[in-house]
Amino acid sequence: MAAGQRPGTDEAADRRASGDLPVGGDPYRRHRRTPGARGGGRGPRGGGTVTTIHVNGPAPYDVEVGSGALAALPGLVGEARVALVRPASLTVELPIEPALEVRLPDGEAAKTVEVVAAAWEQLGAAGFTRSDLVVTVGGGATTDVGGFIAATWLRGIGVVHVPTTLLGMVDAAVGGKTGINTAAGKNLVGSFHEPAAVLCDLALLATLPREELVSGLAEVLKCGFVADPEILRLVEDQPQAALDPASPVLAELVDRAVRVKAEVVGADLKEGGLREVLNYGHTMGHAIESWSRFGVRHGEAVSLGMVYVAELARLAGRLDDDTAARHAQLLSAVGLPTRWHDAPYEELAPYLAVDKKSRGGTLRFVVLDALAEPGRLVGPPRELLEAAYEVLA
Ligand SMILES: NC(=O)c1ccc[n+]([C@@H]2O[C@H](COP(=O)([O-])OP(=O)(O)OC[C@H]3O[C@@H](n4cnc5c(N)ncnc54)[C@H](O)[C@@H]3O)[C@@H](O)[C@H]2O)c1
Ligand SMILES: O=C(O)C(=O)C[C@@H](O)[C@H](O)[C@H](O)COP(=O)(O)O
Ligand SMILES: [Zn+2]
Repeated sequence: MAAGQRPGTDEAADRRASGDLPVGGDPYRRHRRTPGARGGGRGPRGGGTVTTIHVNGPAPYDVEVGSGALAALPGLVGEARVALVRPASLTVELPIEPALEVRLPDGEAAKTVEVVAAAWEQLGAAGFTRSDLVVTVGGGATTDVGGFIAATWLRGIGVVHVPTTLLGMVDAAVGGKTGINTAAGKNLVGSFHEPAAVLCDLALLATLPREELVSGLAEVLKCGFVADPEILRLVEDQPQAALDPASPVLAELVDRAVRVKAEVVGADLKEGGLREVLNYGHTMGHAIESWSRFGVRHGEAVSLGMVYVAELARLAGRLDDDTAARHAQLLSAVGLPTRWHDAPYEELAPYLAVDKKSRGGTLRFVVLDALAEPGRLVGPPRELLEAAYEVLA
């Protein structure tokens, strides 16, 4: 527990969140705005309309959202040498020539220490220095591991993320969380390393398989539940448009979800308190994902985790019946899972225990007291945890 924090209060954590975040060095500031590369606000770039969303914090940066956002990449790279980190199976035409390519196994298999160690050897052999740059191109697994490679090489070089999945655009590429998995669970090793920029080019979603789009919508809906109920209304009104990569509805959902994330991480990069709200549904979600050895996609697991935690909050007398029920209604409307009974509760318990929000042996859940009113449920009794699990049966 951090010095000065009173146990069981969120007040103390929120105070730390707003105040004393460490301001680190910034060896990659030169990769920020290159004159002429990016304008602010909204405007046509590279053939589409691109919106700039600014992220505050120790090392502020911009997220460019829209078709054509990729056109900003050469201006961001400038004269730097680039290590392109991407899944071997994913080819994206880029407007730059990388000096080096770090090719990853597909999906979650990339988030291992062996993959990171191999990348370090490549960077060493190529003589990468602090004026060089990592560019990640891929989904959340790629931005997580590529971000971690950048964070650890020479204790931190610059990274630009080009997310190519919906989930990467609305969540993983923004906010500086990087990481890899261990046998004990998800993302147990990592760092906070803010990118120099994030380019969310919606045109890249055209080739994304539908199940991956669906998975990404879980994190979009998460933002709706914890902060922006308009997201929920948009999906309720037009669930099919939400699943169409070319639709303005999906573009608005991406924009809204990135704004939620930007606002939260801009106020609390290192998860002193406020940032925990972005972990809504993740305590049980990560447990299911890890238990399944990643057979359940991240967004699918978060969907199940949100249904679970809504029921937990309902049973704890914190959330009303209708808002709890709205979770499964919305998630299933876009094809996300709301039922899962592959494992008994006791097999998930060890994974719940390594959740990073836990303090000592005490589990802490992000719950809703109402829509867009997240709170914490600290140390619920085992009987309640098991009773809530019935909702997934
Ligand atoms: N750092 C964070 O804040 C954060 C936030 C949310 C999730 N995550 C992490 O993100 C990961 C999940 O990310 P994900 O859902 O993007 O999965 P992913 O990175 O595994 O990508 C899913 C699949 O889509 C393929 N793909 C990617 N882009 C494509 C495209 N444009 N066209 C066709 N195929 C494409 C990938 O090769 C992969 O097979 C998890 O590891 C999760 O823990 C991190
Ligand atoms: O950005 C955050 O903070 C989040 O919690 C976003 C989550 O969607 C994401 O899955 C994150 O990687 C989970 O973080 P972790 O600290 O629980 O590993
Ligand atoms: Zn997540």
